Amino acid sequence: MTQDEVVAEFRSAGALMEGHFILSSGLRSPVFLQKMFIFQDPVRTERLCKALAQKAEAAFGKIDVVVSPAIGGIVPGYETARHLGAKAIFVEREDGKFQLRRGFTIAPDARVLMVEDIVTTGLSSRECLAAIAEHSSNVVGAACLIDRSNGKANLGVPFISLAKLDIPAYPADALPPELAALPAIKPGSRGIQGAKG
Ligand SMILES: O=P(O)(O)OC[C@H]1O[C@H](OP(=O)(O)OP(=O)(O)O)[C@H](O)[C@@H]1O
Ligand SMILES: O=C(O)c1cc(=O)[nH]c(=O)[nH]1
Ligand SMILES: [Mg+2]
Repeated sequence: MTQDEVVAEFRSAGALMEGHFILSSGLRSPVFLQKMFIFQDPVRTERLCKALAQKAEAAFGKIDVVVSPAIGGIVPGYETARHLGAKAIFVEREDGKFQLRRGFTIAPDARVLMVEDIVTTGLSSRECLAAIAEHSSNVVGAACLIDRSNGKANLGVPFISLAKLDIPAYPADALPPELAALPAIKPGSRGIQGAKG
């Protein structure tokens, strides 16, 4: 799947949104990739995650376990794992910190891939990797659908994506006037009640 095909998939799903968005990192952006408009459609999700699985297998070899950060990572983590023939588990926030809960375990020899939906600063991915490190020292790499840092985010492990985009994001106190003029909305789950962080 080419980068243009990945972007076209987001566009045709209505997932390429314009406005004033508060991102997970606290940065503000005029563009938001509403991945849930992809994940509500199993056919679109399969197309993208099958391509991600193929790219991940080519880069990292056999994968035994996919670990994803909730909430956004759960669906692509599961679907990518399905195409890799791997198990799919996730970390979720407890008192603001990602943890493996629900009795999930990682076998010591399991080859682990971290799968994220969208990467902006890489903060959520690094937090997920830190949670995994408490259970496994065998992370072979990380993968996401769209890296909107255009390759700038450093996850500390080999990292692949289906598409790299350069989408602007600004600190809240340095907004361009046209962005400041729009009401801001925060679509993600970080910091909402029950998922503090
Ligand atoms: O690279 P970053 O700067 O961390 O931004 C990307 C993260 O932001 C979103 O998650 P969010 O915390 O908004 O919650 P969600 O997964 O519930 O959508 C997205 O799912 C990534 O996890
Ligand atoms: O940085 C984020 O929080 C973020 C950006 C984006 O485009 N989509 C998303 O789900 N989260
Ligand atoms: Mg997320």
